[in-house]
Amino acid sequence: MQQYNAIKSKHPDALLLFRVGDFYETFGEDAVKAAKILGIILTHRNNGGDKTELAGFPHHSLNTYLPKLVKAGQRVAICDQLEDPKMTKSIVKRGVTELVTPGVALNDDILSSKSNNFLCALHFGRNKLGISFLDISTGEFYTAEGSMEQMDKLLQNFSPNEILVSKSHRKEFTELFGTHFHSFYLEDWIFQEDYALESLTNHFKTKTLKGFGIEHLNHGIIASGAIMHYLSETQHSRLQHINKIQRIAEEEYVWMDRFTIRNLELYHSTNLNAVTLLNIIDRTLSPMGGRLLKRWLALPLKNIEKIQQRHQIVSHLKTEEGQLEKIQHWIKQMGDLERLISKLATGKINPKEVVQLKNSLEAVVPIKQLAETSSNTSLQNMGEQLDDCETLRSKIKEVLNEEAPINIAKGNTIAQGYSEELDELRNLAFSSKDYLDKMLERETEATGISSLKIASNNVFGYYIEVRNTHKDKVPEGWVRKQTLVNAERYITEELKEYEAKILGAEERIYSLEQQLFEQLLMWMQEYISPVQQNAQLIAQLDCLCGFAQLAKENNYVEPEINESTELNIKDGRHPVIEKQLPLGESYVANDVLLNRDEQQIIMITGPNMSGKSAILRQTALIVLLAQMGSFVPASEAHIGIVDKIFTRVGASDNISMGESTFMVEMNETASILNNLSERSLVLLDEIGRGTSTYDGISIAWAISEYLHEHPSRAKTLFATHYHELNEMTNTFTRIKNYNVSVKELKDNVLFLRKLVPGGSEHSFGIHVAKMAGMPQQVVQKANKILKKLEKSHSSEEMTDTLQAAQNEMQLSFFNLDDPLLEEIKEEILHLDIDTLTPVEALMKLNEIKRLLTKKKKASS
Ligand SMILES: Nc1ncnc2c1ncn2[C@@H]1O[C@H](COP(=O)(O)OP(=O)(O)OP(=O)(O)O)[C@@H](O)[C@H]1O
Repeated sequence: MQQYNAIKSKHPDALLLFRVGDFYETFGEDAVKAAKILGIILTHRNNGGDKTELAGFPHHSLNTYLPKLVKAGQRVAICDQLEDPKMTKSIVKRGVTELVTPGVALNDDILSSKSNNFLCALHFGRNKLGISFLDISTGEFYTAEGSMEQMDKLLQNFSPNEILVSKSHRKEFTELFGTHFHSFYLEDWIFQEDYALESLTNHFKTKTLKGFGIEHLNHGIIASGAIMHYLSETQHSRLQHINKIQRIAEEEYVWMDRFTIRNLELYHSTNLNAVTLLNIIDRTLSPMGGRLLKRWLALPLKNIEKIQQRHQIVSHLKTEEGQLEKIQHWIKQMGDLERLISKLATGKINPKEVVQLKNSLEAVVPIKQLAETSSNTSLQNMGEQLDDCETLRSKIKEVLNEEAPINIAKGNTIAQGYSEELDELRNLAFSSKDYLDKMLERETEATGISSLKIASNNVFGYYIEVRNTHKDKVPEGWVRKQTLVNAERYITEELKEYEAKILGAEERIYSLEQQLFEQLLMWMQEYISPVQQNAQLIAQLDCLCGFAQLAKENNYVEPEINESTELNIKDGRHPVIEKQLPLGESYVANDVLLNRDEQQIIMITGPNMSGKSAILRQTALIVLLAQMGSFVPASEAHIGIVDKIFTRVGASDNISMGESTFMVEMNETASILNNLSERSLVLLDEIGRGTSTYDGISIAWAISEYLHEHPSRAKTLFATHYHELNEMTNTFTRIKNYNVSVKELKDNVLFLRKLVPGGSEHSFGIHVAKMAGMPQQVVQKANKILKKLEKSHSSEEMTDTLQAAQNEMQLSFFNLDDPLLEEIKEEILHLDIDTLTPVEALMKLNEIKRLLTKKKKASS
């Protein structure tokens, strides 16, 4: 226990797996945690009078249990026996051989193939933050620095599995970024520029960081240094695959803040079962392609030339179907080239994986040839950059057996014919049966014992077995080793010599195989860079093939990207909703035209559920898809390059969310207004809804006016219930009214989903009440009140009361039996609207309002 305590004290923050014989044991609090997470039995043992908790599992189950612990957010220190227990009489030497944490993992069972596993470090500077991301399983290393908002967006994009922060910024970190990340707090001194610079230059073996273009990012460097420190702390020293660090050049990518990323449901959704854009567009076939696609989606391009290059390749592959099919066929054969090469660098690759690496590289050969001979120059370029790694492949082929095992101890790793010594030893081991058969034949003849048997066991080694009936015929020179009930076992001089030779051969085979395998791995280190480059190119090609496939399957067209500031989409569709419509329903495509001169702001009105949000989002998604290099769901799209996309959605109702939500909504909107640019696309969905009608309208009005008057003239789509906003167009020339058309049937509404010019006259809130199951008469009556009120629009109080009544009606869907609600219903039903003067209507409404307040009080 002393040894355990000493080791545990060095890793107080980690769950310590302590190897004892064939088990990994955990003690004390670690045991309680492990038992809970792993569902293993928690026992107790007496430790000098104290009771200690204990939980363990067999050592060979490490690969099953370790991922569970890490996925549950634990940092796990693996403490192994550093010497053979048989060879020592005192306590076996033990030490931590690896510290596995959520952000530093190489184990396939922990990693998910289509996602990166990023470790992040965040440095809080005086007026800026520095950030760094590293995926040790792929070798990708990035850094950036900037404002809290920028860091927040990067965290959202990279979604790291673990974040390192200095201890003194613990509080600040959780206040700014929440508590949902796995975070680990390091000593403050680690976040120092000199130390960071030294760690990085030592690692990259360079004098400065100029070559990486990050030398001016002091805060980013500090964060990256903290990552290097953490790697050494977690016992990761073989890191040759991390051979560059890249600046995240944010100015090259479309800016989307976290609300936008979340709201557009690009790759996460608050609803676990919801389909995201990524789900729809991911047609990649390799793990590295899948990971790159996520990156492309998070960072759409702003450089027209680069975007067009992607479009050209997609277009080429879409028409040259044969070529697409062949390239995809070969990509499918490929393993995770990027992670295999990282395993090589970190010394964690097994023989079977080296063969896999070779096979993956073999698939590169036909892809290279197909790309080089294609008629598309960008594709030809990619082909030329692919390295067929011929020497590497033939070396692996020469050294390794095609069927090499995962575990080298199983034997047969090295190919026949590679080492003469190994072949001889193998001959010796394999010919043993033959040799023993001959010996048996000779001895049977010499002794005249017909039932002799030669065999071996772990305890006594080789022996000759003689049944008791022939005991008297045993020659003198034989030495008895073991007595059984019916037989005796002997050893002879010849057998002893043979045994020494055979056992020696087996041991030698094992060590020779290991030695040759290690030599091969050493030799292969040189190829880390070219293989990494191949992996990146294949990932890109995989994404582009995926886009071509997607365009073919879903009828997407090539967008035209230009320098203008106009957005002109014809027959645009929402890529996700169109795939989810009930059978028989088809998506209604819509045109959207936005520019800075005539139609800068589109005010979209229409009843709930008519499709306003869908139009807003599909416009943003089409722009995003286009700028990440994909074709788009439309019949035509001309896109003046967009540099920022902002989305804000109003809080759904202030009763359930509280006033503070409304403030949040306003703050969020304010941050848009402060960051506008000429190429921004702004989507505002029901902004202002989270307050009373009067305030809501005023705020929505003020925001629209601001956007209209702002010199950026940012293109804006504004979806709203407030038909009052339709009046804005009379004063503000670039605001245009549209509505999502509906057809009013006798007692119902038919959604046509077509965006047509013009405002809409009703707010239709009552239709929703009806859809929510309100009795027919109540709805009719409410309609009448509404009309009356619309005529005497003067009183804001009336509008408010009505709004509250509508809200209440919607709520009533959940609780129709409520007696107070019954009373309100009665009140509405007994109004004789046609005979009331506006003043009487107001009084009646006040009565309703009083009842509503009573109800609100009762329910709170
Ligand atoms: N163009 C369309 N074609 C077919 N179905 C559509 C279309 N647009 C929307 N829908 C369907 O209508 C539903 C409601 O659309 P959406 O959420 O955009 O309405 P909304 O007007 O924004 O409603 P609310 O005001 O309540 O937010 C969608 O989930 C989708 O199923």
